[in-house]
Amino acid sequence: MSRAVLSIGSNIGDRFAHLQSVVDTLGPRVVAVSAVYSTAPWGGVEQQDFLNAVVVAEDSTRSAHDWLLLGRELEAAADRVRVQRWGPRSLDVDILTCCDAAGEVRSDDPELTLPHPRAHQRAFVLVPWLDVEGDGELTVGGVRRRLADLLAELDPAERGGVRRCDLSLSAPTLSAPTPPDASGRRREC
Ligand SMILES: Nc1ncnc2c1ncn2[C@@H]1O[C@H](COP(=O)(O)OP(=O)(O)OP(=O)(O)O)[C@@H](O)[C@H]1O
Ligand SMILES: Nc1nc2c(c(=O)[nH]1)N=C(CO)CN2
Repeated sequence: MSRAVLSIGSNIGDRFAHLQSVVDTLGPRVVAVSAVYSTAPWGGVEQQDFLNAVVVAEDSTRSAHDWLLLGRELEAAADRVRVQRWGPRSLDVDILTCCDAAGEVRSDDPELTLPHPRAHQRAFVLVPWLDVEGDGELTVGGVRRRLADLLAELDPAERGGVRRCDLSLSAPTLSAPTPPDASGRRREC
């Protein structure tokens, strides 16, 4: 059994449909889905805002590398073209962490680095991740850190660039879609 936490993002085309395509393909392997967030671009490239979410998936046989290959297949299915590092993309699937029978997978391989080496710097990752693992932790520089503490250490402007939408990804195995924010008001995405 392996369990992967995936960050998914899109800022080209039908952004929501690209995110939903990941959940649809994972199907019954999905065990948790965050809310959907509109996020200001991270990384210094001027581009459109993204939609981001985090999905947790489990599979009885899939290795960490298999999750990477599946992510690449999903990106290809969304016609992703690699032009610029941290630039616009129809779909990005990043493996944030993966656990198997031996525990948390650690890897320094540039092909698959685990935990994801930049996850702790990104509010667009930490905010949705906290939706699905409120007491979650991430290993940063060999030290276990609480996701909430990592988020609190980020620049407030960075955190403010992440806004919850009233869009919900639907997963057949999950009983109810994530509700919109408590006020029930629509938010622009
Ligand atoms: N944990 C990981 N999840 C996804 N890809 C990874 C991971 N670790 C290493 N990679 C490698 O990173 C390479 C570049 O991926 P990609 O083009 O999606 O980067 P990016 O999303 O622009 O930037 P970043 O890696 O900072 O999120 C991929 O070819 C992949 O093999
Ligand atoms: N807001 C946001 N910014 C990004 C994103 C992303 O998914 N959302 N992905 C990137 C490359 O991984 C670079 N910058």
